[in-house]
Amino acid sequence: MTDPTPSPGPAEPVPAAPPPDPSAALSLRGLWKRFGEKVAVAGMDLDVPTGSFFGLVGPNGAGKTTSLSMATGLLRPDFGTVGVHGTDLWAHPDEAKATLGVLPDGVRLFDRLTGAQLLTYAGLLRGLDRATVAERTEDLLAAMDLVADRDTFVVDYSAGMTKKVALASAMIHAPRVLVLDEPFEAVDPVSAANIRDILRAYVADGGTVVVSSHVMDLVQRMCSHVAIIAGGHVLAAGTVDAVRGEQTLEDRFVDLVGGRRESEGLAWLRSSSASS
Ligand SMILES: Nc1ncnc2c1ncn2[C@@H]1O[C@H](COP(=O)(O)OP(=O)(O)OP(=O)(O)O)[C@@H](O)[C@H]1O
Repeated sequence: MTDPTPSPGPAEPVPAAPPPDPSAALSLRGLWKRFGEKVAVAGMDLDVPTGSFFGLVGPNGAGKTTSLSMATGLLRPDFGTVGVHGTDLWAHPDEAKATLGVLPDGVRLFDRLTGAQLLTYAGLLRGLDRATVAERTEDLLAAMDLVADRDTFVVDYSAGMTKKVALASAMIHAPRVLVLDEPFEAVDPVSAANIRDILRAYVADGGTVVVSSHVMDLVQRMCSHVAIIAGGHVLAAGTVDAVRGEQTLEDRFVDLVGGRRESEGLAWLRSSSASS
């Protein structure tokens, strides 16, 4: 009897992807992910150069979170490979994950711990000794402007404070690569500037940062490299200057992705506001 379940892979044969680049911090090859009928990531190849500050941008539903989840060991690809500094993530997950710090989308934290306890827990879980954990916990609380709330339960943190403590948890083991899904969402401008400074210094010291963001201006100013993705594909990737050319990144993004609507829509909304 044949299996009635359709295969979750590509509908048509695809050319074999080139091997992963071992010199890249992250090297994605032929990544596919399908949820039922929905193909979220459709054969993605992407190299994140070591020491780059890499922005991943794309419209809602482009496949950013799905591809970052597969690139960090949170979601198993249907097909494809992920190299982390040359280590095959899905073949050697412990080795590869030890070098990764991850801020996932919609992160669920152990929120019945205080901020200080959560960082301590994250550090011990990563195998650091107690003295190192204590020192780094203090440094991170100060860097994220959370010292005054160190003994507040995370469940009582605001959205921005939660984001900051999650980011600190991702950094406590000094990973070689930081993968951050929307790290600045809900974070106040002063904290965002502090976090940007921390990330820039980390990259200057040889670390690699991958951020997904919808804020083109921020990506253009902050990142050295960018990939524009839509429909689960990479539309353009390279240095920010090479990708945007003579345009702003935002204009280049809109040109590539399309989807601008003429503004005649929702006429009922305008007439309703005029008549009230
Ligand atoms: N668990 C899931 N089950 C079903 N469909 C999913 C699931 N996760 C993602 N999808 C679908 O896959 C596509 C890609 O989603 P994904 O979250 O990766 O996009 P994104 O680029 O991160 O979007 P956004 O910018 O809105 O956060 C979307 O169409 C989404 O509906």
